[in-house]
Amino acid sequence: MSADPIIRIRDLETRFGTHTVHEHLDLDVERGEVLGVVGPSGTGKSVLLRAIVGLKHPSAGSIEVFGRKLDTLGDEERRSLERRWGVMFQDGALFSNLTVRENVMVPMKEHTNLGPKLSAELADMKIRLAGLEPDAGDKFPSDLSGGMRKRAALARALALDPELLFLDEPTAGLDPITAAGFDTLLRQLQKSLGLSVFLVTHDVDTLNAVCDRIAVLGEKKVLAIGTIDELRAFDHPWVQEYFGGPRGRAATGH
Ligand SMILES: Nc1ncnc2c1ncn2[C@@H]1O[C@H](COP(=O)(O)OP(=O)(O)OP(=O)(O)O)[C@@H](O)[C@H]1O
Repeated sequence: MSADPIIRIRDLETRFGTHTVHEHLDLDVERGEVLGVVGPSGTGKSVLLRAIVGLKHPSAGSIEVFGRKLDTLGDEERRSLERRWGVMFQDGALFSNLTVRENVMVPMKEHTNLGPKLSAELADMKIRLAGLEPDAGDKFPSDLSGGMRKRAALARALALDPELLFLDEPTAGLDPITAAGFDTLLRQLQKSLGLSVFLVTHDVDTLNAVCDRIAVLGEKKVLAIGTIDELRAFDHPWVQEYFGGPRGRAATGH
């Protein structure tokens, strides 16, 4: 663990009523790394993401992002921190009544004083950066394929030039070739923009192609964290089956 992680979580507890999702969960995400987060369905990967970005209030423990404890911040400070990260939710969460360009302009309207013309030009840049054709900006989400919608959601997550990107299942529902294209794009963007990335996924190919380290969630906490090779050597039934089973072996070339 470095002295200066971009996300530091200590002793986190989250719950819904009497259902405890996380308990005594510790996690560091280092600056400049892509951390993949895996684990069986329902172990709380998405809830963890939501807790970090402030959409789910923890019942105990601390979450620091950029060295700041989120629950101690005033509204203004919080908003200025929020500008420094981008989030791509599981289903893309695009506004269906807005064009792709307008979707990408939403965070700009919310967080900057840029006029409409400049926002639109910047949005078009993000749309191209996410690998969409320029004419995609005028389309509505319902006019796009699943892969294009993911790219539009990525363009919106990049709207404010974030240092930190949160991605929830970015390749879910894509065919393998489209998913591989998205993985390549992610890795290129992460490297060229120097991003730190918190990436929830079930996709072993994505873990292999994109992630520097992987955290395995289970038993309400981070069960194991490390590179794919380190996790392959980790003695836990789910971890063994996930990385050592046929799909895991095929994806990691073992
Ligand atoms: N709004 C909510 N109200 C009540 N329970 C919730 C809510 N959101 C999530 N949960 C519960 O929290 C647990 C963790 O959910 P979460 O969506 O984080 O799992 P996950 O690991 O992301 O699963 P998957 O891999 O299937 O997406 C589940 O038991 C879920 O039912």
